[in-house]
Amino acid sequence: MHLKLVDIHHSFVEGIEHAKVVNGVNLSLEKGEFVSIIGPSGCGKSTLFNLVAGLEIPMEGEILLNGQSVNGQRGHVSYMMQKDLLFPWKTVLENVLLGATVSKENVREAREEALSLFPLFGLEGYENNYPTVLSGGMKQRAALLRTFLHKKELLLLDEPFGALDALTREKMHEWLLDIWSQMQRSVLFITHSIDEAIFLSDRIYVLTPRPTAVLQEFNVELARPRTKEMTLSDEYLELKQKLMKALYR
Ligand SMILES: Nc1ncnc2c1ncn2[C@@H]1O[C@H](COP(=O)(O)OP(=O)(O)OP(=O)(O)O)[C@@H](O)[C@H]1O
Repeated sequence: MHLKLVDIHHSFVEGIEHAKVVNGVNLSLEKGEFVSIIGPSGCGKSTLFNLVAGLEIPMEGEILLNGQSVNGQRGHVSYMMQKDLLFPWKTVLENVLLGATVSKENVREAREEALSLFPLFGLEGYENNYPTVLSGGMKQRAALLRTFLHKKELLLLDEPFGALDALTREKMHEWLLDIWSQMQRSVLFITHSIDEAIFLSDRIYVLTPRPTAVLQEFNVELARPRTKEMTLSDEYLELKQKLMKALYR
């Protein structure tokens, strides 16, 4: 799996005007990489994900997956949108199976696989409960399980932990990295948190305000597995400072 965005431009029609949102974005993701995208609020991050997922068609540029243009094509990524809510009238199991059901995969097989993953996602025993009984972290893990069950090698995660408290969020980081290393998927991750981006990623793209483009790209040289102690290292703090400079310049 190799994803490449080549000079992507995109606008939305607002009244009779075209409002430019994406202004020549170039970025890439290699197989197995964890790459974060960080940028000012409203700069166009979710729009970029919608373009990669084929929900929007770029006005200019190419989205290449393994060298093939996938502009406007759907079904090649697992996408967890920012407001990826669970349906309150469906059980947790029914909710996580939604993607599999919609795409008409073998339902029984998907069900068995989902059940086998409940412990790993910390949801064991809640299969037949309704989402109202889940904590915030558990709801996000259920939405993530639904995304993982889509089975695409590339995962797009749009601020999956944005609504969680700091402590739950930190626990989710370690948990997500653990899952990611076990499941061998490539992740493109949107966040507003510099710490989250550094802790999770191999690389980080900092975007400019709207109309957005890549301002700067950073490599995260910290070893894996990542530990909380690393967040106090000189390497970590230096990178954090550089990212802050880029973001708040
Ligand atoms: N379908 C649409 N039609 C018109 N304008 C849109 C549409 N989708 C997004 N926009 C506009 O594009 C801009 C970028 O929105 P987008 O959601 O991509 O930003 P974002 O960086 O993900 O924001 P946030 O950080 O707040 O999540 C915003 O000004 C938004 O109003």
